[in-house]
Amino acid sequence: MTCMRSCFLRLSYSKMDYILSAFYSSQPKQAKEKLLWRIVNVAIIGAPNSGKSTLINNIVERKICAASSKVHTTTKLARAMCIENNTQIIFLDTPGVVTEKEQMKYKLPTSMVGAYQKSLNCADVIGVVHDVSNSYTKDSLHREVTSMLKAASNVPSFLILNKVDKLKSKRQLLASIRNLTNGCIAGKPIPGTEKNSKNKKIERGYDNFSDVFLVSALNGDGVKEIKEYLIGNAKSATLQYSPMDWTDQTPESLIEEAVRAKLLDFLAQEIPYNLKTQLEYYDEETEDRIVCSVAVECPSERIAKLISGAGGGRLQQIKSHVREDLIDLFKKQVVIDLQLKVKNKSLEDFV
Ligand SMILES: Nc1nc2c(ncn2[C@@H]2O[C@H](COP(=O)(O)OP(=O)(O)OP(=O)(O)O)[C@@H](O)[C@H]2O)c(=O)[nH]1
Repeated sequence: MTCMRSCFLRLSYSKMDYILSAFYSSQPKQAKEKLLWRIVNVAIIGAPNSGKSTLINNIVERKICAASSKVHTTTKLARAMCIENNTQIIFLDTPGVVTEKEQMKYKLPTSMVGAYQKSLNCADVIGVVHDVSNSYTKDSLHREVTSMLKAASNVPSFLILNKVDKLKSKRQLLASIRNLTNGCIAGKPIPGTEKNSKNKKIERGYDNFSDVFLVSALNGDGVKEIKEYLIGNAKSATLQYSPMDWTDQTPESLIEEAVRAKLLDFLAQEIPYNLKTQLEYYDEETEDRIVCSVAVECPSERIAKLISGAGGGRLQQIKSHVREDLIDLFKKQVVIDLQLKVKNKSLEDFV
């Protein structure tokens, strides 16, 4: 593999970016610091599969955060940034919040839990994403999120009710608002969500959200309003990242995560969770030729066949979807080759 760039990935040179970069780099160091930049660090937390990564990608207009139809696609903290006039919005994408019991049951690494807790320490604002179409989200999870918000109560937070495009009834939406906020926003009651005798005792929500947004991260409804809200919460500060940076992840990690997300989308049940993706070749200069391998542990020739599909068809399908995502990510044409490797040793040793 060619050596990886360790610096942050940068925006491609669209006209606007070019002007911004030329302006920024032409400034002497002191003047740069005096530029009136406004910054907001936004931690995005919520249940697994609630749409956190999809939402961030929609706002920054680039598929930086790996998203798939399966839970736990995001396994580590990753930043995605965008610039709007003189404001830099820095999103912190986090793994889905789990209860201690779930963490033990599914043997999830403590680093995953640490990642969303760490994001709160870096946040100027916390966005909580909730999938309104999923009525199975557990009370214990709501309580977990609420206790995290209470512990970080000095940081403003807002609620994002996502997947409204899947909602069948307004009642479901009102029930979500009532449960998650205890019928209050910024300590004030929300009309129409008053408690009834049935749910009087349920106090699992957080009643100090500064705002609630109804959103479809998939088709972009309501996303503009969130961006405006975040711009309104930005503070004058010196830039932490150049205006040209769009993530803190290396190309290696972005590519491997993009492949992993598509394996999760296309392969059944547990199979994709037991695979490891590894970038084999990446042309740093042109960024247009990528070779990535997918390792499957032996003895699982049968699984290797399931991954490839008849005549390698499934792997081809995965490859073409990964390519689309990478084109969106790098904003240029790329050629990708996916190679399936069946290993005789543990995936831990796959180097
Ligand atoms: N219909 C619909 N689907 C959505 C919406 N937002 C996200 N999704 C889908 O929900 C699934 C999960 O989205 P992700 O963005 O990966 O969710 P996540 O919260 O980052 O998931 P984890 O990695 O498990 O934490 C994907 O299949 C998305 O396409 C939405 O607004 N409407």
